[in-house]
Amino acid sequence: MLIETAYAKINLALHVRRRRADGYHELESLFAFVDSGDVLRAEPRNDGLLTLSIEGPFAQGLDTGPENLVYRAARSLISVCPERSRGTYPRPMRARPSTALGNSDGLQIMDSGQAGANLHLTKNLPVASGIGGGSADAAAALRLLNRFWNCGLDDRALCAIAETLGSDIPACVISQSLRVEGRGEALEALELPGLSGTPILLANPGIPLGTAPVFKGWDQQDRGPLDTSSLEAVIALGRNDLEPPARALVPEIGQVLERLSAAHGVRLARMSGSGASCFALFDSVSACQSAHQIIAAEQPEWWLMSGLLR
Ligand SMILES: C[C@@](CO)(OP(=O)(O)O)[C@H](O)COP(=O)(O)OP(=O)(O)OC[C@H]1O[C@@H](n2ccc(N)nc2=O)[C@H](O)[C@@H]1O
Ligand SMILES: Nc1ncnc2c1ncn2[C@@H]1O[C@H](COP(=O)(O)OP(=O)(O)O)[C@@H](O)[C@H]1O
Repeated sequence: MLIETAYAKINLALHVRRRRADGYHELESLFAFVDSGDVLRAEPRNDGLLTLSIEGPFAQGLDTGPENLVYRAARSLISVCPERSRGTYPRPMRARPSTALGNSDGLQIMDSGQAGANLHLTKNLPVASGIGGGSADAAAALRLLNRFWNCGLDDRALCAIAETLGSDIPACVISQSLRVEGRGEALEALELPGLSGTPILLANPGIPLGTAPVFKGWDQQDRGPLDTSSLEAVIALGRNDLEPPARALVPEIGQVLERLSAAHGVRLARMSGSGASCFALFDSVSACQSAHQIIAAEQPEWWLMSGLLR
């Protein structure tokens, strides 16, 4: 059995520069990744079939059908690495019961061949929350199945597949701090001194927020480029330009930011991606853990997760 973590993604800063003719937006962002997230496991099967089961705190309501990003990633990999699947895809799909717990209808998406897999996703990250859970799952599926089926693709090839699946997925393939431009496909590894190992607390008010409506609410004002010359510059001069339109849709984001900002030992509190998740960077692990405990007691309905930046 092989295991991959689908690391939670954070936009330490997110500058939206312009709306393109194709409807996507040109971004400048510093991506960082937390050392935990969803977990994807693959077990071998020799009949060429692929199944997906989902369990964990956010499994409920998440479709295990063909549109799940894990399946979409698997299908894209199979099309580039057909010798491993030895099946013909697409084929009519039929529901197939799985024995895993939780939201667990597997689907057969490949015909007979040598290399199938039973995939099990433990969904720890809230869905549609600005920390790229679905994107991280797709990226983890690409990394995992590339190893599992011995496809031999390098990061560049995996990123090329990822780009066709979603804007954030190439960055999630790498899952190390990156300066990201374009709509998400232009990646530059960027290890800012002081960033890796930083204690972080993520907080979400428990309200899902889709990405498209938040971009739609952006006021189209270019507020200038992102200075990633140092962590201090990103903290002092960086922004999340999607915060105002996200707050217009989910006013509770203001409460989350206010609470995180007021915690002892916070260096930066900001919204991630299109929200509604926010994060706080701390001076020390103990300050981060104590904020986690205190806020959990105050706001039992909020989702909280603490960790270290990779
Ligand atoms: C805002 C960001 C910041 O990292 O993260 P999330 O909030 O999703 O985590 C990303 O740009 C989101 O990337 P991702 O969630 O992969 O978006 P996609 O599936 O490609 O696109 C969903 C929709 O968002 C809008 N979109 C996305 C990316 C982009 N650069 N410009 C856009 O306008 C488009 O309306 C698109 O139809
Ligand atoms: N494995 C998956 N996990 C989460 N969302 C998924 C998955 N597969 C497909 N989706 C869909 O992708 C959308 C975006 O999910 P997600 O990546 O969690 O959002 P965000 O990028 O805002 O954090 C959701 O609306 C969900 O329906």
